[in-house]
Amino acid sequence: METATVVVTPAPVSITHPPQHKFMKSSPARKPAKKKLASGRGGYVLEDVPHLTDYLPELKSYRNPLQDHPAYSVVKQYFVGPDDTVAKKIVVHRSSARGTHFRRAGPRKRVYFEPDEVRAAIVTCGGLCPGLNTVVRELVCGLHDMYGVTSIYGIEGGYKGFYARNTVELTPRSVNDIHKRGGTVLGTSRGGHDTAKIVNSIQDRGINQVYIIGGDGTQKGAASVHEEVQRRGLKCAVVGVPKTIDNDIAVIDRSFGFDSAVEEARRAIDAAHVEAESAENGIGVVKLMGRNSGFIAMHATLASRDVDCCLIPESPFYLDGKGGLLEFAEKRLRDNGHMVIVVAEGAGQDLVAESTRFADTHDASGNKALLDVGLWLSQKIKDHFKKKPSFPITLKYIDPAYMIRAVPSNASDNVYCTLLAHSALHGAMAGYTGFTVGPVNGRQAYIPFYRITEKQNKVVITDQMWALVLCSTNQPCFLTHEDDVERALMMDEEEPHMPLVEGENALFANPSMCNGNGHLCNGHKA
Ligand SMILES: Nc1ncnc2c1ncn2[C@@H]1O[C@H](COP(=O)(O)OP(=O)(O)O)[C@@H](O)[C@H]1O
Ligand SMILES: O=P(O)(O)OC[C@H]1O[C@](O)(COP(=O)(O)O)[C@@H](O)[C@@H]1O
Ligand SMILES: [Mg+2]
Repeated sequence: METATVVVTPAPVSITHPPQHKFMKSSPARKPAKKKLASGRGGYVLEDVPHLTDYLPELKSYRNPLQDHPAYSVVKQYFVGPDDTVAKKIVVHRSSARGTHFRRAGPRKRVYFEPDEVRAAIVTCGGLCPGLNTVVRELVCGLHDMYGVTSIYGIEGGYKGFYARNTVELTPRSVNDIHKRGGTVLGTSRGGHDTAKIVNSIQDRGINQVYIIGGDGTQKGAASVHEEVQRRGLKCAVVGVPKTIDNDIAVIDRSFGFDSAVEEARRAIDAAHVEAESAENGIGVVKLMGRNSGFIAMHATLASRDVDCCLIPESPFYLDGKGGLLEFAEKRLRDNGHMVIVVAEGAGQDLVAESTRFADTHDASGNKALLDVGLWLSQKIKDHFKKKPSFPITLKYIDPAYMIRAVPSNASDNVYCTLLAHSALHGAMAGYTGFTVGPVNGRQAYIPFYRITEKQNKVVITDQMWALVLCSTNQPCFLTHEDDVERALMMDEEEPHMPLVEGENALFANPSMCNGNGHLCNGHKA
């Protein structure tokens, strides 16, 4: 890294603790998380992750046993150098600063644990996701086979398992076949995060590496655990492994299980299409997961090509009147005789709430309970066509959400999970802590917790991908005012959307680019 100066500054956006839920306790009055920054020439910034030696400067390091491993000993480049970093942004202008970088993941020549000293714990938290078992398996096998670690424990049933359950011993033999199964062999849960109790358990059991697999909520919990571990001065690496079927975790390219979920979602869309095609004015409505982020719906729509309308939380829609969904449905049925609507579960929540009288409820982790937009939408469409006796429709509503989440990971996710798990354990062995591991522009990197927890990853509807969806479905864009576009642009504040090549991105940023039907006038319209 070029003439880097290390500065440690308090993070302007520290780990946020939303209103405390009764099942979620954190230690009081913790100092805000620190940013560990290094700068270099040309506007280069390394957002580094904590290291055990930051607060335990006397820690001994050892030669990495992998240097004698047949798979790693021949090619020196397998070991990651201290200056290897991964750029957060790779699409840049000629005059752009080099910008933010993260520490590259992978094995280091020196490690801070002797194999027989390691006592590793693995926990899975939050909702299910294809690939959880693969990550668990690869952590166990990787630690054992590469570093000779023999004390590896599973924490059962999520965070609360740290203090409410016994641990289970994990060995390469006991996890050998688990990657072929959906779910998590360790069990999972929402709520139950009590930082003090969790760290007491870590301390009492002598655990010195914790691998915490879970989504945005889990990573916030992992950040609290890391802060407390550091405050107590424990030699314990706290590593977050990002899991989310919704793909809502910021910074990383995509989360494991997402690919498998999209593949499975496409099967549901296929079924909806078959049903719709076979009936008079057949309509298939498919609800997919996506609490705040519509990635599964967007990708499944693009993968399928049979979808006539894709509704996601990031793009508000409306039913009645000119340019509304019902007008569009009528037109599509007249033109094609059938249609398929894909709706992400978090889409149109404001509309559903307006017409129903449900009180706000939350799950044990404090996540807002969603109203069933699929059921609501299906009813609204039925009601609309009931008023037109000369226009009979047949509507089938498919909700495959839990079937999608429960499948085992597919081939590409299995490879991804393996890389992720290995990157995680190499980082812990090298003494890094307080980080989430994940692919950034195709390279595995160590990302500080605050980066992961400060915001959620959402579909940016001013990006090319959403324009692609609109092109493929030819649905209304539902953006009627410049305000809507402004709001959409604000969602990606950190990376302002400037056209990189003249015309690119700007295509959709201008509401006047929508024609009278709300369709994009982009020359590619079917
Ligand atoms: N802000 C937070 N601070 C500490 N722990 C949290 C926080 N949010 C969620 N958690 C804990 O993380 C775990 C999983 O969170 P949840 O939101 O259910 O799923 P996910 O991690 O998949 O988003 C739960 O045990 C929950 O108590
Ligand atoms: O019914 P559950 O288990 O609470 O899960 C429902 C939620 O879990 C998810 O699949 C994933 O959410 P998390 O990754 O935050 O756990 C959401 O898409 C969905 O809203
Ligand atoms: Mg979540």
